[in-house]
Amino acid sequence: MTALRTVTRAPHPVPEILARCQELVRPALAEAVGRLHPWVAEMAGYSFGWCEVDGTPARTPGGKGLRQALAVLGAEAAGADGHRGVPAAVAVELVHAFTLLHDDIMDGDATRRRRPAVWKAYGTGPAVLTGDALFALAVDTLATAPQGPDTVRLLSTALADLVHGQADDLLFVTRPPTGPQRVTPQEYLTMAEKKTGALLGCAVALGAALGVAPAGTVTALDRAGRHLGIAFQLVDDVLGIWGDPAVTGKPVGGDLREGKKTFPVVAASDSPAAPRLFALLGRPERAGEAARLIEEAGGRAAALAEARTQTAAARALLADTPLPTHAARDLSRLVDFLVDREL
Ligand SMILES: CC(C)=CCC/C(C)=C/CC/C(C)=C/COP(=O)(O)OP(=O)(O)O
Repeated sequence: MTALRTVTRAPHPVPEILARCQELVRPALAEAVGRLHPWVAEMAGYSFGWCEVDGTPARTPGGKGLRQALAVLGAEAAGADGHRGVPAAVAVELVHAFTLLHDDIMDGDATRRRRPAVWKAYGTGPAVLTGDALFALAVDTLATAPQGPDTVRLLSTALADLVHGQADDLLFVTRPPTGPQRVTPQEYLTMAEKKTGALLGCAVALGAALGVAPAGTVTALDRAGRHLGIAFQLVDDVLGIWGDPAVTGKPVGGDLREGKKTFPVVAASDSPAAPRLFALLGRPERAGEAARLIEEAGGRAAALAEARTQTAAARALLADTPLPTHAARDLSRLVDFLVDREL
């Protein structure tokens, strides 16, 4: 990915922030997963990358760990110790893992983070059950944490949004690529806010709520997280078309193959190249050609510009909210990192 690097900035310590939060959260996450049925716990452990299965080695654990970091930083943004955000971090990581398990089945994606998806490794039924178990565990984790009912409500709002966003994402595939019924950029942004933004917003808001932040701060952080989530999804779309599969761990052109209405595709809908482009969607052997046409039609540039607009909105919300300096600084660094990432 080169286009994301047009802004040069000094290296920032986001890997350290992520590692610090992961260290804080990992024991509680492992303890929670250890309470599951042993077979389900094994599949959950595989999904988190904690164990080897059939000779497929364990990978770097737990993906990027952004959601757990947001929850810990949310607690710190409330002026509390990061430990206070741990139940929130565990809950959002569990929900995230659950949604990925089910999403891979819905999308027919056989690979996740450079290894076979759980449904490929264990079968569809066991993968669905593991997702269900992680979901139940997430709710239990929050319900038994301090400030229970309020935090469960924050989570349930995000869960409803996730379902709504995923439904739109699936339905958008069936919409015509051009004409009055086509998916508009605004419809895409609403879908992305719900599918991806809701859980990022929920992560930071939950952490803040557990840190006993004022209601206004919780709401502002939730909104900032949602903008951040939209930006994250936009970058995900770009990486899904032009990213290096060896780095992202996702098959090249997966979204194009599935005929997904990603933002670059939606933004290219009005270009003169659109009819040629749409004839190529859903044809794996023509994915490279489709990517070139989308780029020529400005779809990639439009997605990156929109990602910057969304991160600016997130940063403005952070700047307008009274937060301890170190927490505001770490949250802003995370925002920059999410847009400049390569995986
Ligand atoms: C009850 C409840 C909350 C149900 C969850 C519904 C569900 C499966 C939501 C999936 C959300 C999601 C972020 C998918 C990945 O998006 P993507 O396909 O763009 O990402 P990918 O490229 O990594 O696969």
